[in-house]
Amino acid sequence: AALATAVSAAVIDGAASSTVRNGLLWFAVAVAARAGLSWWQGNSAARGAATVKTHLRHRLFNAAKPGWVGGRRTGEAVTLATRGVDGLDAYLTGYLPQLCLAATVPLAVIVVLAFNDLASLIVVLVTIPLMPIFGILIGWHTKDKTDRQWRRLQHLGGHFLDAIAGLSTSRVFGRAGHAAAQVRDTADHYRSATMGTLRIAFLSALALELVATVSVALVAVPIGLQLVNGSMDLPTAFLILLLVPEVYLPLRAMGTQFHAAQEGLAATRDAFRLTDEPDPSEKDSRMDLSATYHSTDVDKDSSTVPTEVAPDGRGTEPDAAAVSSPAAVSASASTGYPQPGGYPQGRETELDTPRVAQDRLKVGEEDGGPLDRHTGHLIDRTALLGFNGVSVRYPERDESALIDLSGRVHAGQRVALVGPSGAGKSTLLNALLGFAPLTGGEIRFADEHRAAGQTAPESWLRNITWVPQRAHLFAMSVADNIRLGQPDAGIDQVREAAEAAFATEFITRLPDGFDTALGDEGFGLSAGQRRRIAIARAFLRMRILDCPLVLLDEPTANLDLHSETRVAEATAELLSGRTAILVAHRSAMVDDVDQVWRIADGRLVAVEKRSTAGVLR
Ligand SMILES: Nc1ncnc2c1ncn2[C@@H]1O[C@H](COP(=O)(O)OP(=O)(O)OP(=O)(O)O)[C@@H](O)[C@H]1O
Repeated sequence: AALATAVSAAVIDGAASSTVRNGLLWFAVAVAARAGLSWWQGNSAARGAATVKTHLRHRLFNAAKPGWVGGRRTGEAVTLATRGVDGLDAYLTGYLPQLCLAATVPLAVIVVLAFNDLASLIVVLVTIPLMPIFGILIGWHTKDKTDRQWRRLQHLGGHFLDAIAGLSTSRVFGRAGHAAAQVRDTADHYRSATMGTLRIAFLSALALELVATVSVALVAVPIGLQLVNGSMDLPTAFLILLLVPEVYLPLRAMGTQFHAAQEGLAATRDAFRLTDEPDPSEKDSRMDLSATYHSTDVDKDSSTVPTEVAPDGRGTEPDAAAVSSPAAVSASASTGYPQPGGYPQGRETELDTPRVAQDRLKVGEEDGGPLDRHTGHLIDRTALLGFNGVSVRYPERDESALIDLSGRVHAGQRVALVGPSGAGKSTLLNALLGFAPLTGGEIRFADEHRAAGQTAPESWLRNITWVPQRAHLFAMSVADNIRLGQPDAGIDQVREAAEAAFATEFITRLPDGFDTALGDEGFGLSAGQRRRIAIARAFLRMRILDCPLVLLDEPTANLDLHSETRVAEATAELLSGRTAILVAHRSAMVDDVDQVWRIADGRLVAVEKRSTAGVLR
């Protein structure tokens, strides 16, 4: 290409003195060669880039063992493997070819100049180093900025995915607006970082442009003088004036491509760091959890993760044995939480909480309706929760998941939903939470009701505490996960909630206790531990919002015996004195409810009413 540049200029030079026809022919050949070479260069660079990217993604994929992804934020890993690696395009198809041109074209032109005009040669030789010097100076400044820009883009990816994955949880816990604000903030940080690097890119383009233009002007001065005093002929002057800009052109283009390539380079540095890391299975990835999380976080001051946890949140919790001690039981009166170890004073203890005092219930006798504990008469025959002909059909499904379901739940009652897999049990909870669209009927809750086509407003969701089948834990500290819906809750309230959910025993064993940063989806915790954190979250919400309705989806599904017992105990405490609907397969859970609703193929096929409360009550 460099040669073709020199030839085309030389042809013009020759054409000025020999036959125009020959000159035009050679000029056309040189220009066509240059265009062909440029096309070939673009083509092979694109193919080369594709190969390199495939190879790098392959290595990333091989390095992405389960621990690798979980310890980091999945969204960050995805951003790296997609947009990050794609950023290499600018480096491989733009910067590298320009680097080659910048190393060869000026050299070819300098050789031509050396044979034609010494004065121009000297000007070019003096000015040409200015461009790389400027480039290097600006490049030093740029690197930090583009690294930061890249980290923010990664953070945005991680944050966005976490926010989307936990959208249902955020919505129920009244934090959807906050999650949106966090994504907006992160996007804003990325925007300002991008504008910062763009400013530098524009400034550097301006500086390089200026050097190139001034240099060409400097070359034109001696040529003009030589033309005037007759020491240079017109064709030579013409040749030099055509060639000199070609010296600076690839250098200028290289400068521009340098900025475009930076994000890809920052991403590649990250990718190499990860692919060169030792296999995470060789070390204890759980213990490494917070370190890997923080290593991918953006600078602390711009982090949007709340950091209200007190620094003394570690290692001060009582152990599991202390939890069931008499002291812990008496503590329940002051904390307002039912404490592990049961209620030694029987139902009277439950009266201590305002919620229970208000709902003063004794379920049983006729239809499970609430009775006044003094008079023994029914005090309220209106169901707290009523389903009237509820039908649900998911948008992309032909068949309804729930068909014409009607039922009543009185205040303080527990209802177990049973039925085969896919019968529609979770769908009923989803309909209550507003996640599944009502296509028919209505749901009444206390004074509010929702008909088909209506979404669940905030005021509706404030009544509900929800422990889903798979609780979403956000990539933030354990304490912040527990205080999700109540960000103003103090660390003492968080600890009390954790204790009530039997979660303290394992939280205090985590590397940083309540401050331990979790990976995506609570990575680093077992399923049972995640569920206990979700229950602690529910406790805290109930404590602060006094939610009257608890929804539990398969509380003990897929748990080992120890975790199952712990979770069952925590669940029993959670339900105490509340109205609850639980999806349960386990007979132990079903034994302790007031009604069992059997659901099959989306229909409520049987309602079994229990007259006696089980051991959990
Ligand atoms: N988000 C969804 N989109 C479309 N269809 C869904 C969705 N969720 C559930 N379904 C469908 O609705 C029906 C009822 O599902 P649901 O999850 O309520 O069953 P389930 O009784 O809770 O089952 P399991 O005991 O296995 O959890 C199933 O046929 C299922 O395929």
